Amino acid sequence: MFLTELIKLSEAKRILNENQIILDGEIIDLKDSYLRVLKDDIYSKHDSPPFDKSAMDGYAVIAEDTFTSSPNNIKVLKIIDRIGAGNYSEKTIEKGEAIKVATGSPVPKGGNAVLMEEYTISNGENLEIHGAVTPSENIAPQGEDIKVGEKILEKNTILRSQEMGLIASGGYGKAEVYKKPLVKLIVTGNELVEPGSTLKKAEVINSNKFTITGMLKSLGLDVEIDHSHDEIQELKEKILNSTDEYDVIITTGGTAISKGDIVIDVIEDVGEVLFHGVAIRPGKPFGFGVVNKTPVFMLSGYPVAAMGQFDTLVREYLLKMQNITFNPKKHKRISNVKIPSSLGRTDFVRAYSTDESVEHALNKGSGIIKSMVEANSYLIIDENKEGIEKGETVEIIYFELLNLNK
Ligand SMILES: Nc1nc2c(c(=O)[nH]1)N[C@H]1C(S)=C(S)[C@@H](COP(=O)(O)OP(=O)(O)OC[C@H]3O[C@@H](n4cnc5c(N)ncnc54)[C@H](O)[C@@H]3O)O[C@H]1N2
Ligand code: MOO
Repeated sequence: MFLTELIKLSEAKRILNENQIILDGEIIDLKDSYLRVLKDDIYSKHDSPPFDKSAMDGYAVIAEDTFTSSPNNIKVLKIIDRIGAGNYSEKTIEKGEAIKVATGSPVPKGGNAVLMEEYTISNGENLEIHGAVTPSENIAPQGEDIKVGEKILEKNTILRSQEMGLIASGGYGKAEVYKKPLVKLIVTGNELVEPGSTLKKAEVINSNKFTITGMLKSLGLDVEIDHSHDEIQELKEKILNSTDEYDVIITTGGTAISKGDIVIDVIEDVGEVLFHGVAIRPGKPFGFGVVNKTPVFMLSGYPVAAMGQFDTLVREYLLKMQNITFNPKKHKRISNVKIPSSLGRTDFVRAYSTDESVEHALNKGSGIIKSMVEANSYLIIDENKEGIEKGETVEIIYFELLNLNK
């Protein structure tokens, strides 16, 4: 299949969108919910804190009993009970009395403030106080954080650590979230070997396995990795054996046009190729197809092209499977470099950007993985532009903003 007709990036996105699958929900343990996406709104089952809670170690008192007390005017209260966090007192504080409390203890009946321990000296049952508190001081009132019945999270929220804690405080040990796509990565190429082996002539280290795995991990996704030789029958079987079990198949390699580049033809044979070849750089030979209703993303073998294709076309689709609309923030910067580009093609130039400007463009070959380490951003050149002049304002996206757990 020749790569003579390229579709525009917007057209590629439109076709992906038309073939977008959104997964069902599932109920999972809250501890496993990091970076998962809520399927429904969540309403709190409890007030939090569930009772008026002491915010300090000290003594629950009637604030009015402490007024005017100071180091020069020490007053004496009677300690009638002592409790820690997790305990409560049956007693009621009357005028002139105090109950020792810990941070987190329920404030005993009758008390309306907590005097910090530092302002007291206890002497048996007597409590000398040399400080004053106002009513409600050092008390976290019931429901201060969340109220019973309150909507604490909206559906489609991506769960981070703080949301996990909020859901727990609302009384839930489980969460209903979108299923996350199970991804099968099939790296193709006869020349590929694992790192660590002594390289024989014409062998190439399989780095895509690691870059693509890392990109999936940054979205909280797990991946099953396989390798196929450039053998039509082997690849066909691997694809067909994956469509039942996996929600998405990603391949790398074999997207160009030479003899060993079989991936596109194999997908055409066992399913349908919806497009092959997009007017983007890097990553022009990107292909997308469907086999037994399973979407197949065909990335290039070149490591930088594969990463670029993932960034421009795959990530958005995978997130939308969990109903997340993801728009990484673009920043405006002054370009301190002149960069050529061709009309009709959208370029994602590897760039090193500071808070003000783009300092370097790493417009190197798509095999130069080091350029992705040296760059920190993509500078985007629109298809309607022919190059960027020095001093021009451009748009960039920082790599780290492409990760969900940024
Ligand atoms: N005549 C043409 N040749 C090429 C075209 C074209 O339009 N006409 N497009 C070029 C572009 S652009 C790209 S991008 C590449 C895409 O190539 P393939 O997807 O077919 O990739 P391979 O040929 O399998 O490999 C390319 C290169 O990358 C190395 N490789 C492959 N897999 C891995 C891996 N898992 N880890 C690390 N490196 C890998 C491979 O050894 C090759 O060196 O095609 C251009 N050619
Ligand atoms: O798309 Mo290729 O990445 O330009 O080398």
